[in-house]
Amino acid sequence: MSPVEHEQALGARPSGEATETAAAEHVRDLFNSIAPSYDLLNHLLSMGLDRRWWLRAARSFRDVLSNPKSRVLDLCCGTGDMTAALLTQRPASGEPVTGLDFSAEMLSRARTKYASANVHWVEGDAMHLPYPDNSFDLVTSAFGFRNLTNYAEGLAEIHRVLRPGGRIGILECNQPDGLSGAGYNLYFKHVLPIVGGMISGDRAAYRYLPASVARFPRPPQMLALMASAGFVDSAWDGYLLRAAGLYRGTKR
Ligand SMILES: C[S@@+](CC[C@H](N)C(=O)[O-])C[C@H]1O[C@@H](n2cnc3c(N)ncnc32)[C@H](O)[C@@H]1O
Repeated sequence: MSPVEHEQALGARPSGEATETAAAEHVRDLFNSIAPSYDLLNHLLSMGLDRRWWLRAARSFRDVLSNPKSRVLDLCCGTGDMTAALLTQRPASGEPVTGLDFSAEMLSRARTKYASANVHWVEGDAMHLPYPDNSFDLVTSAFGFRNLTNYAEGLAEIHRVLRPGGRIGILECNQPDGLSGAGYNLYFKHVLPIVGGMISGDRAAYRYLPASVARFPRPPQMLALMASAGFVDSAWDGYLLRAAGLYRGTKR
């Protein structure tokens, strides 16, 4: 499936189960293929801001993370940097944090990079989590949620595994409006595919990434989806001229 077909598959919602499955497989193949150069490109293309954003997001949940018994799940953990950022706010004696991703190649890099970290790495699908209802106090995801094939169902699944009073934190890119939006478009649609393509050898993958940001809901729509899924006290904190931001909410 080409990136364009993928976008069509994702965009044509509500879509059939077969289409969503094909789109999810395409996303998994894409991350398996770019895994070897993912970290380098991530740091380069975000100009090192990714590290600050993971830490800033993790600090927003210090109250939950500082409780050593809290149960924490980082979805779409990729090569594990957000998961590791969560550990910076957690006592060394804390229960392990779980990092889950469906790309075996991304996950294998997380396992190697953070071999001694207090993390359970799990290969699994964020749309069908292998946990009973009410399992976690905090579920996070950094730059992964927008890749899901169905946002409402993804939020419902997170809501299901959170205990009442549990918290959600989704760090995602955002397409800003106005002048900063024009600069963002120039960078994301033109510079990123060229540099990403040159280094990873997969230009199509780096065309998919800006397309996935373009189709992701803007903050008001995403907050409405969170409310429909049953989250309360939801808010969005914009980072760097609203080019990214953290969605927070609580399961009632
Ligand atoms: C852009 S990477 C983000 C990785 C990491 N969280 C970070 O901040 O660098 C997106 C990740 O989401 C994962 N992903 C996408 N859809 C998924 C799904 N349905 N279930 C599990 N992982 C998924 C991909 O495999 C990929 O590793």
